[in-house]
Amino acid sequence: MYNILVVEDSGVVRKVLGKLLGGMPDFKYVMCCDYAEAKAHLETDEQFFAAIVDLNLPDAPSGEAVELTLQHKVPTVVLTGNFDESLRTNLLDKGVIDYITKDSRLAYNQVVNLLDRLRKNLAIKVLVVEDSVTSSAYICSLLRKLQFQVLTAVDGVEAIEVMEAESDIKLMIADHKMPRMDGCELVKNLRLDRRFQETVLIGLSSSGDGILSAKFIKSGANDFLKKPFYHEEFICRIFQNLESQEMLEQIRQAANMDALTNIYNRRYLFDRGEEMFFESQETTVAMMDIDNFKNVNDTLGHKAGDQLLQQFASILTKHFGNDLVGRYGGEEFAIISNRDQTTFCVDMARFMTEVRNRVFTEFDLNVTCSVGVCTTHKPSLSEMLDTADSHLYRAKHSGKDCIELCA
Ligand SMILES: Nc1nc2c(ncn2[C@@H]2O[C@H](COP(=O)(O)OP(=O)(O)OP(=O)(O)O)[C@@H](O)[C@H]2O)c(=O)[nH]1
Repeated sequence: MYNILVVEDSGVVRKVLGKLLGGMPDFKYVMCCDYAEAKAHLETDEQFFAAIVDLNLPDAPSGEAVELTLQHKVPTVVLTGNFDESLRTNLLDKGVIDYITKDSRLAYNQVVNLLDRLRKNLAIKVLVVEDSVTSSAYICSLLRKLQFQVLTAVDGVEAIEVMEAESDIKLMIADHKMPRMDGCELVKNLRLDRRFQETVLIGLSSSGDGILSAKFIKSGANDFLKKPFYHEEFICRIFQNLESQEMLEQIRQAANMDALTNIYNRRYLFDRGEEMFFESQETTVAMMDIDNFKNVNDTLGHKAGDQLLQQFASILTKHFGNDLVGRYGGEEFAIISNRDQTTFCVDMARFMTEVRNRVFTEFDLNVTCSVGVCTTHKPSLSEMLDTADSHLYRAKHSGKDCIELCA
């Protein structure tokens, strides 16, 4: 749980924030109506993930509560009725994360969404690629304030090395002019690599070359920032690009996964399976089917049938986590693998033993499955699936609970 400190004298605003924060499963909050109360909380052992602080409080009329939370190193968002340009700059310079004015109801959602973004950022790695030490330090400090995990590189060549070593970097911010490999070249190289198709790439330059933003985007960057940039512009661009990417991931996830079993669906099996098939001459395809599954539905109901499918899929993933496992349809599953065929078959035998030896669903059911395997390379994946399916059919007709293998 992430603890949020709210320092706000208006009861209405506290109520609105309490309702919004209460609706976020990862947050709990402490409400304070003045400086003294906030000070008392900050001086205990209580840890705060972030603070939402009003500028004008009865016992602290000039932003003293903001100074207080910053002194206690609590990431602070100012929420105020005042909009004053010089005050805003002053607060951002002091280190507040953002300055949000209470000019509409949306401001409250904005502040809570910002805190949720900070929570998500804790798990996100960002690579800053910049040869200027001062500029790199400034960008890194902004990113750390936004709770990201920050890595650095001084040019395109080093950036590629870091990207390869840390495969889970989600965002890269790269300057243009750098020794050895410039920003556009770096972006182009990364986009040629299948592993970095989803990484958010943002170009950066102080150059007066107006066409550079287009060059970056044409090279494959998601966005471009011109130095010097406003603090808010930096935050908006970074967050907006990350959120678009996350939304895309959710859509892709929904399109590729089977909703009941949470393993890949038939469509993804074919899409990714085709790629795997063309990557290797040693593809193995297995089709499997739970024996007498219809009986479970007929005697115990569809809910028990669904539960059995979920538990069966989870054991399958446990044994074949390094292969492509998907639900082919109904109670039929498929596995596509490019690893050594002998170890694959040994794993299949182990899997079938586990299925035989455990009980499923709240009804403690004993279950078996039949498997057809095709290890012979065919002209297409679909022919391999058909062959595995005909072997599955033979396994069913040889009494079930067995593997039929084609050499
Ligand atoms: N609960 C549940 N049942 C499903 C789902 N999809 C398909 N089925 C049922 O799965 C059953 C498949 O039955 P059959 O093809 O006759 O297979 P079986 O009973 O396993 O017989 P054998 O394959 O010969 O061992 C049908 O009753 C379908 O309605 C699902 O998502 N949930």
